[in-house]
Amino acid sequence: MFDKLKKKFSDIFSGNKENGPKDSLTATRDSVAPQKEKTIRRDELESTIEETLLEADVSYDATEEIIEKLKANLGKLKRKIDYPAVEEELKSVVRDVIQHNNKDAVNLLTVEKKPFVILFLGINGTGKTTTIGKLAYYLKSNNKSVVLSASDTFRAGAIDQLNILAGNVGVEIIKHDFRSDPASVAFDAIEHAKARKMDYVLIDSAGRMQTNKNLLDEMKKIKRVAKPDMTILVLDAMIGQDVINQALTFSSEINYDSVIVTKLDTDAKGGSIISISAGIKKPILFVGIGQEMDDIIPFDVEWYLKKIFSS
Ligand SMILES: Nc1nc2c(ncn2[C@@H]2O[C@H](COP(=O)(O)OP(=O)(O)OP(=O)(O)O)[C@@H](O)[C@H]2O)c(=O)[nH]1
Repeated sequence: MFDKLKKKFSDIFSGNKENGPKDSLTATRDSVAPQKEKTIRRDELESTIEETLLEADVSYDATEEIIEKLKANLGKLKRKIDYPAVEEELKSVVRDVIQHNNKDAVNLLTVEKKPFVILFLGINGTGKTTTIGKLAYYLKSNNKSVVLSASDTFRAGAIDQLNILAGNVGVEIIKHDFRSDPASVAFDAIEHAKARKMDYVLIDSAGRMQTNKNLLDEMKKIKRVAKPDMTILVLDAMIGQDVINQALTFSSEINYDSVIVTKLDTDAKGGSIISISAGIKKPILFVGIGQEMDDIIPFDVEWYLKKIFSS
């Protein structure tokens, strides 16, 4: 996960001549024998960082934002500008760019409202249904009671898929027939949870293109009826730049509070988190890191920074 970006940053900031910036940049911390420290060429280093971010699939806009902030921060820096200083500033800028509202992200395990209702949105194949199963597993492992609402009544097989996941995880599920009204399934699931004083209702929804008007109207109806306490958009780390367009089109139609990014385990380049955070400016609540039910972790900015920077 993120190996290429980590390797590249490590090369740059250790002054690795082959992969890092050119010769004039001698790493101060790399010197074995005491040698006269050369002044680093800031412009050259900034271009190398810019190139590295773009190669790691960080979006153009996010890269620009990072480079502009980095230049401004380095310009204000009182201490000597050497590799460790640049690395520290870059890390701080990336932290700033990805922790958009993360401090406001709800800690799911400590919410007081019962049942806490969560609606999941996302287009086909992003991993939405699997993510609902994983989250149910996460909540159940933390001694919470969960009921799933099989409100993807649009795709043949979706109800069965969720039913199997519910069975595997050991949580309840409310389901109606294929093509029935998704909002009424959600309503029943919430009533079921209320009657039994259950902790969470997780509502699946049809994986739809963000451009399909009828399906979006149906989604709005689920939202009106279920009045979810939280709406989560599930995004696939691997679909590159289009993920931002998807997220922005969704937000122009239906408001959502936060996102879950799936398939991070397949992001060898490392830039998806930065692009998504910078592009949509909503908290990332969890990340999916594999296909097993326990392959989900609450997103932690410092965890990500540790994964891409070596120090
Ligand atoms: N490697 C990896 N695969 C994942 C992850 N999350 C989901 N997947 C896989 O992605 C594929 C699609 O997942 P689904 O849950 O069926 O996707 P969906 O968005 O619900 O799609 P529809 O049911 O068609 O709406 C499955 O093969 C999952 O196993 C993840 O974090 N890592």
